This record gives sequence, structure tokens and C-alpha cells, in this order.
Amino acid sequence: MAENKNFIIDFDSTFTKVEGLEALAEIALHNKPNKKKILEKIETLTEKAMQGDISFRESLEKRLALLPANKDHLKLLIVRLQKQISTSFNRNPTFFTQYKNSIYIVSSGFKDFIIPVVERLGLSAKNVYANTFTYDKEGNITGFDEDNILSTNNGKVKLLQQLDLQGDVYVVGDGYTDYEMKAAGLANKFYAFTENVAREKVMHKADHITPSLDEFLYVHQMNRTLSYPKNRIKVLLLENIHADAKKIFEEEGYQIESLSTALDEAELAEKIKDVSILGIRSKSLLTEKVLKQAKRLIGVGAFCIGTNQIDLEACAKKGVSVFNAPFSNTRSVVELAIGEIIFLLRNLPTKMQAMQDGNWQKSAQNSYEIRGKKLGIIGYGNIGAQLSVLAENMGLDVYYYDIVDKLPLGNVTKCKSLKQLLTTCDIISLHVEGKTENKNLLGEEELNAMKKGSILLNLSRGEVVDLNALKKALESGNLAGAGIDVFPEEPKTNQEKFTSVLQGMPNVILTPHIGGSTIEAQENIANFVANKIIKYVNTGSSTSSVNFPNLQLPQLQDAHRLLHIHYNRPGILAEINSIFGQHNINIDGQYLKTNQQIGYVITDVNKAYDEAVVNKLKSLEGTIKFRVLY
Ligand SMILES: NC(=O)C1=CN([C@@H]2O[C@H](COP(=O)(O)OP(=O)(O)OC[C@H]3O[C@@H](n4cnc5c(N)ncnc54)[C@H](O)[C@@H]3O)[C@@H](O)[C@H]2O)C=CC1
Ligand SMILES: O=C(O)C(=O)COP(=O)(O)O
Repeated sequence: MAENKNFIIDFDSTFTKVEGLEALAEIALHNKPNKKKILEKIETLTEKAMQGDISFRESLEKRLALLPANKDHLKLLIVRLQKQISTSFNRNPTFFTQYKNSIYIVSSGFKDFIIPVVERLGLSAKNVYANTFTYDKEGNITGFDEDNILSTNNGKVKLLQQLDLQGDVYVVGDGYTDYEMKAAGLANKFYAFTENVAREKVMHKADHITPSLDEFLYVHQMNRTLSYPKNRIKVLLLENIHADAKKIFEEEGYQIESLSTALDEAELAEKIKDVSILGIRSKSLLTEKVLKQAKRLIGVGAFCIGTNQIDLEACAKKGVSVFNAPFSNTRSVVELAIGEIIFLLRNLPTKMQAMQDGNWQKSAQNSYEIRGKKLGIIGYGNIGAQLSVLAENMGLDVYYYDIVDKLPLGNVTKCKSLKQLLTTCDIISLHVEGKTENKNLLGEEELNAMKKGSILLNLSRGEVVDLNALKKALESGNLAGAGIDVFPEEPKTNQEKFTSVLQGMPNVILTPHIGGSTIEAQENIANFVANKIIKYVNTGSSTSSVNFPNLQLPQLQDAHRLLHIHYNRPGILAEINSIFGQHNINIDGQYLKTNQQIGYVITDVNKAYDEAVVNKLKSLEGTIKFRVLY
């Protein structure tokens, strides 16, 4: 209850993102030649006092002596600080209006600039306890009111003793002097506020570290703008995902752990326990066994195209939405395939190795142009279709085979069967997904059906080709070469050894699953997937999720959004709406989509609703997950 709680809030680097005196020095020293040096001295003095290394009085006296500021500078400072109110403070205006009489700004800064800033969030001057400047006749700052208790050492403690507040006292601040109020027994708890600056020494003393005001309000179960503080969302990124993803999640306020390798099942099962968002690439297997341990998982990002490494159904049944990047690395795969086709038709792998060994093999034997050759693409999806366009432009005659009806682009010829494609083409390139049905799609029989002297590319998934059969086909001379980027068993890290039956074979290109490994692709993937996940967390929007019904949702406006994920069974929407009806809830908007496993219902309701509704929705039979957004 507000009447029993008092909130002591620091100003510099807590209420605002910056230190007031430092910002004032920036303004006052504008265009002055010694600006940098003086600013550095002022910052050092501030930091020393904040860390508790020198007395506050000493720091203040020294800082003001360095500061040639006047009232005009102060006016500019106020405008600047009003724009630099901490993000999470600005995000929670109702906290300030609702508790304005119980919030005290206690600062060693100066009322001259604090009051006009805190008034912006509805606080009044009478609840601001801070120092005041003294001025000369021209309005230059000459010093500070030395009788003010806050200008003395231990000033905040003495002030709080004088205030003699009744009820609980909670201190929120970033400095050591804020902690001292708790240490003196004058506050129940000290919350180290780290949104703008995180000081080890202060955090170490805190009862609770609060990376934003949202966390403080969440802990106290008070009225707030965000239902769940973002700093509580833990993200685990594996397999060297591009640094942009970490940056994007960090800017959103999430906690990130980033590893360069994949983890095995047992390691991942252990690590995933408190993770809300998992980011992986093609190596990490996300099995049902791992998912059993994932108590807080909301979303998974496959920072690649393939999702065969993820048990998508088990994820859906756990209410975990999975996102991938279906286009971002397609061009990179296509470019590598084109390069390999040229290399293999010119017999380059063999010739290059000979040069390395000191053998000069100038000859046109076994070397061909790609122009006019027949390229057969298995799997005419995003990669296959793009390859067909580029290859056709380079003069290849393109054929494709797909199990799904696909629009042929350009002059491409569609084959009715895999056999037709294999027996027609000089080059076969695989671009199918890695589902179980595609295991050994090209085995002995299919490889034998290929034209004599043809070449094979596999840049899709390792299991799709039987490598022992491929070895035989190469040895028999039926196949003249192969480019293989993916393998049934791939090392988890760059330190692990790689072995394959194809090692040492002539005219074979072996690459370490790098079809999509270009700077451009990795950067695009990081941005695409990270933003999709953030949108899902913030709005519930599941557009382009690979295992959830896709719902594109409007921006939430002055409403609560209730997200209900359930097993897909008849009648559940009616049951949900009957709960709303029983509680007289006004529905602003409702969105429903189902897939084979699950149903996803999103209901926007007006602000006021009974908590009992949430409990009823959560306990409705068939419920998998329930989230409230506001
Ligand atoms: N080497 C690498 O670094 C990379 C590998 N990939 C792999 O390439 C695969 C394909 O990527 P996209 O073209 O973006 O996927 P996509 O989903 O757009 O296309 C796959 C196509 O294969 C077809 N298909 C599936 N099974 C088939 C079969 N048995 N016979 C004929 N057609 C079949 C599907 O109907 C679909 O049209 C990914 O699933 C991934 O495994 C993707 C990116 C990078
Ligand atoms: O995008 C895909 O499916 C790939 O195979 C690329 O995987 P990677 O991100 O390189 O582990």
C-alpha cells in the first residue's frame, strides 16, 4: 500500500541518464580550449565520491571550483536533462503520479536543475531534497549553500534521520551514498539502479540490483507499463551467431550469454533451465529431452534456414515459438554453388592440388564450359529457384524436380520425376530440407541413374546423400566430381577433427558447411531473427514462425493483451469467451489461428479486469501457455 511505503530516489544517473554537474560543465566549457581536461577531472571527482573513495564535501568543493558556470548555462542544462530522463522512468509515468506524495528525490545535486526536471513526471518541489547554488550579482555560480545538510559528508543519512519517515523505506540509486542510508538502518532495502551506470562496489552492497524501474515495480507488484521486466528475459546464443543479435537483444534490455560453439544434449539441457530465448544455428539439437528442462523458454531463433535440428512439434506443444531466417543466406549458397559448378567442370580441385604438389598439368582434358550444360535442381524452393535464375543467365539449361508444385521461372523445365531429372542432367544440385523422409534421397540406385561423367552438389543437409554410395560412384567414374558442403556428422567446434569417406578423392570439393557463412548473410540473419523474436515477445505477433499459427497483430493501445496457447481441440474459444462473459469483460479485439497441434488466441481487453479471469484462463483444460502483455 502506498501509504506505508516511502521511495527515496536519487537524481544524477538514476532519475536522469547523466550526472547533472558533468552535463553543466559540458555546457559551461563549450568551445573552451581546456574543456577535455577539466571534464575529466570533474568526472574523476564524481566517480570517487560515488564509489565512496573520497568524502562527498571534498568532491563537491573541488568540482565547483573547476566549473565556470552561470544561470544561462543552467537554463540550457535543464532543457538537456529534461530530455535525458531515464528511459524506464519515462516509461512508467503512473508510478510517479500515483505515488507522488511518497516519492522523495534525495540528491547531492542541486535543486536549481533537479526541480524543473522531476516536475516533468509530476513530482513537486516540496519532495525534492538537494543542495542549492550561490550566485554573484552577474548570475555566476560562486559555490553552494554550506548550511544545507546535503552538502555535508553523510548528508543523505542525516537528512533521512531528520525526515523521520513512517512506514517502509526503499532507496533506489546508483551511488554509495544511496546505500549508506540503508547501512545506517534508515531504509528497509537498497536497490542499486544500473540502467545508466553499474558500479561494482555499489551493486555488491545492494539488496537487489534493479537494471530498470520496471524491475523495481515488478518486485513490488506495483502499477507499471511492462507486464514483465525485460532484464528478466535471459537469452542464450550459441554457435557464434553474428554480434548484431547480441547488440539488438542488449538494446532491448535482455540479459545475454553468447557462446561460440554448439552444446551437446546434456550441456544444453543444463543451460536451458532459466533461458527465455534460445538462439542456435544448424548444429545444436533441440530435442524433446532438452525441452523438458526448459522451464522459461518462450521463443527459439534458428539463426539459419534449416530447422530440422529442432523438434518443432515438441516446441509447439510447450508453447515455444520458433523463428528462422528463410531468405537471408540464400544468395550466399547460390553463389557458392555456381562457383563449385565452374570449378568441378574445369576439374580444378585436381589441378589445384597438383600445383600445390609441384606438378604442372596444362591440358584441356576433362575441362568443360558450363554454357549449354544441363543443370538439374532437386528442391525448387528459395535457394533452388534463385540458383535457376543465376544459372540460366550464365547459359545453363536448367531443369528442376520438386515434390510440391512450383512455378518455373524463366525457361526452366520442370521434371515429372526424380529419375527424369537424374537421367537428363549433367550437373545435379540438391536444395531440399533435411527432414527424415529425405534421408538418403540420393543412394546407390539414384547415383547410378545419373548420367556418366556428371557432377553432384550437396549444399543442403548431410543425410540427404549416402556418402558411401557417392564414393563408389566417383570411384567407378560414373560421377566426374562432387561438391559437398554438408555431412551426416559435423564437428561441433572448429577444434574438433573432421573425417569423411570422401577425403583424398580427386575432383571433390569438401567445405565445412559454409554455404551460408558470409559476412552479409550472417549480419542479415542476426537482424532478421532477433527482431522477429523481440516482436513476438512484445506483441505476441507470430508472423513467419515455423511452428506457430501465424498471427500479425495490431499495436497494443491502452489495453491488456491476453495470449492463450492451447492444444487444438474444438470448443476452446467458446470456453475462453464464456470466461470473459462471466466477468463482464469488454473485448477490444480478438485474433485466433490454429495449426495441427495448437491454437493461438489473442484477446485485447480494456484495462480494468479481474485477476480471477487470468487464473481461470490459465487453468482452462488444454492450456499450454498463457501470457499477459501491457
Ligand atoms: N549449406 C548451407 O550453409 C545452407 C544449407 N541450407 C539448406 O538448404 C535447404 C533448402 O533451403 P531453401 O531453398 O531456403 O528451402 P525451401 O524450403 O525454400 O525449399 C526446399 C524445397 O525442397 C522441396 N523438397 C523437399 N523435399 C523434396 C524431395 N524429396 N524432392 C524434391 N523436392 C523436395 C520442397 O518442396 C521445397 O520446395 C535448407 O532446408 C537447409 O537445409 C540452407 C542455407 C545454408
Ligand atoms: O541456413 C541453414 O540451414 C544452414 O545450413 C546454415 O547453417 P549455419 O548457420 O551455417 O550453421
